[in-house]
Amino acid sequence: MGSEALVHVLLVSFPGQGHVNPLLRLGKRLASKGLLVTFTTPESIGKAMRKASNIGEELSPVGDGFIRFEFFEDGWDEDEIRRQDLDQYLPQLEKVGKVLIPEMIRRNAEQGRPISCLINNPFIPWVSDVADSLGLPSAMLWVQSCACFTSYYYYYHGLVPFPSETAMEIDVQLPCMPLLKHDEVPSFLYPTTPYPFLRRAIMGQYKNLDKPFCILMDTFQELEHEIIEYMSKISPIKTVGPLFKNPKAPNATVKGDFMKADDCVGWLDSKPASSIVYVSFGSVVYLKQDQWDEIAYGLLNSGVNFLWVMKPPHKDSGYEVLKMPEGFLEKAGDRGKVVQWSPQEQVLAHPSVACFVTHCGWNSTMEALTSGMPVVAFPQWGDQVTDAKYLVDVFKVGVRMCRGEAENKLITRDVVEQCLREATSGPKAEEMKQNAMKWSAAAEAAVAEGGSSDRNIQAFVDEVKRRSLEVLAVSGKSTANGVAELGEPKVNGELKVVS
Ligand SMILES: O=c1cc(-c2ccc(O)cc2)oc2cc(O[C@@H]3O[C@H](CO)[C@@H](O)[C@H](O)[C@H]3O)cc(O)c12
Ligand SMILES: O=c1ccn([C@@H]2O[C@H](COP(=O)(O)OP(=O)(O)O)[C@@H](O)[C@H]2O)c(=O)[nH]1
Repeated sequence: MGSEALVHVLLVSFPGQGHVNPLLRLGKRLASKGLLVTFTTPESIGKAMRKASNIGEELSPVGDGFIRFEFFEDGWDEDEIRRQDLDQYLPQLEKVGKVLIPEMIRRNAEQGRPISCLINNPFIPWVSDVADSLGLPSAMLWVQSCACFTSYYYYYHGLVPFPSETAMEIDVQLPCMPLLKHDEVPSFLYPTTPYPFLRRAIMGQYKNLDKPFCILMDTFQELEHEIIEYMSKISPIKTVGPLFKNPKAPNATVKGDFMKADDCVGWLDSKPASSIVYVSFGSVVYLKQDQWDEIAYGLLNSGVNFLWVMKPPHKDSGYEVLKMPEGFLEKAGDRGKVVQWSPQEQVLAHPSVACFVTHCGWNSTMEALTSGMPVVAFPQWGDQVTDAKYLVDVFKVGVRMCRGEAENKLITRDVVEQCLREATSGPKAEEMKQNAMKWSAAAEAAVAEGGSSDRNIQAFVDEVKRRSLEVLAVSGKSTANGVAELGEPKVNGELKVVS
């Protein structure tokens, strides 16, 4: 079947690794079910993605469908430092995106690939306005847990009290969720958050929450059972995770890494089973030098093997360039390996790896659970503090090493060592491993044919196909090759038919 006959969806991503990964994974899942998927994000990131990953100009076949890339200019010079300041960058993206995404949609229609649906992730809620204005259906991929989705929902609608300037330390009870201590609530909601722009970005999405006809989530029914059931009655959510698993196209090589992963699999192969601690804080968390040093000594003193990701900060980010403590690498010798970026999915699936010291970003959380990997939770901010709570107290696959950046507490090498020992040997480690294996099996079952996430994806694909006929019908006029043209922007909620 040629790609021109397929229903075509456009995925628009915020340019962060933790957002591109799940949206691109969704794209691959949709493609594998027979859709044509175009993935877009700003060219500044497109450039990094092309360099680091095997992204070409052509269509890549994935299962029964295809995926392709188009990037858009954000209107700023290549070395513009304001990109590091989301208070400035998010409005800029909205300004240019509202012009360039409709142009991209028109161009695709002219080239015989009319788009039937737009899908975005949070931080760029204006994508649903673009879809609305063109009379196109839209969906949103929520890239955090359902528990966090619920927390933001209750905050946005003022349904329960949250920590505030006058009552900083109140705990928050939400339905179908464990009591969240004041510092287990997503930290962008604290009155003192250093990242108020991220709260604004997320609230912008909630303001627009009535626009998408479906909210897809990278979680699965069995993992957050009660809260998913509860929120499903309030909001059109559909769980489709873990998105990084795609049993229908397990060998699809399309990846969205911004940096080439260092080769470390050979080194992992050379180590005994369950002997390595994998340490990574994701793509946007940076620790301070004194904390880095404590972790380094904790690793040395615990006697474990370790693979540690030390990602260099962006030159304009203002973060200090970290150094390993004097003599650390020599002392570690072949017991340890330090890389700039790892192939994390492969690392977590490797039998030599025993546990994962993680900042508890939601992608890392899902990857760890699905890989049956116990964790040592080292959350810093945002949803990470809530994810850490769940990993430790609800999913029971982790030990807690800290409570978050807001605590402003140096975690000493002794605590690091103790947590590593607890997570790698003894009865607690065994129990966590067993629980993790249970989640792994549940995750695999959810995405396998007929599983909860697979059924939801299939229902979504069917709905997009059904709506695509409506889009084609209302937008009227067929073109020479039998595909319909897009409607003009809606006027007073009515679609103007192109004549
Ligand atoms: O590209 C990003 C840039 C920034 C950022 C930019 C400038 C700042 O002064 C502070 C943060 O925050 C981000 C936060 C993100 O949150 C991350 O987003 C994931 C999905 O929402 C969560 O699961 C993780 O826990 C969380 O760290 C993701 C980003 O790409 C970014
Ligand atoms: O060395 C690394 C570190 C991270 N990741 C990937 O980057 C994403 C990070 O997303 P997460 O939500 O965990 O954290 P964020 O970077 O958004 O804080 C995950 O898919 C990881 O698998 C990776 O491939 N190699």
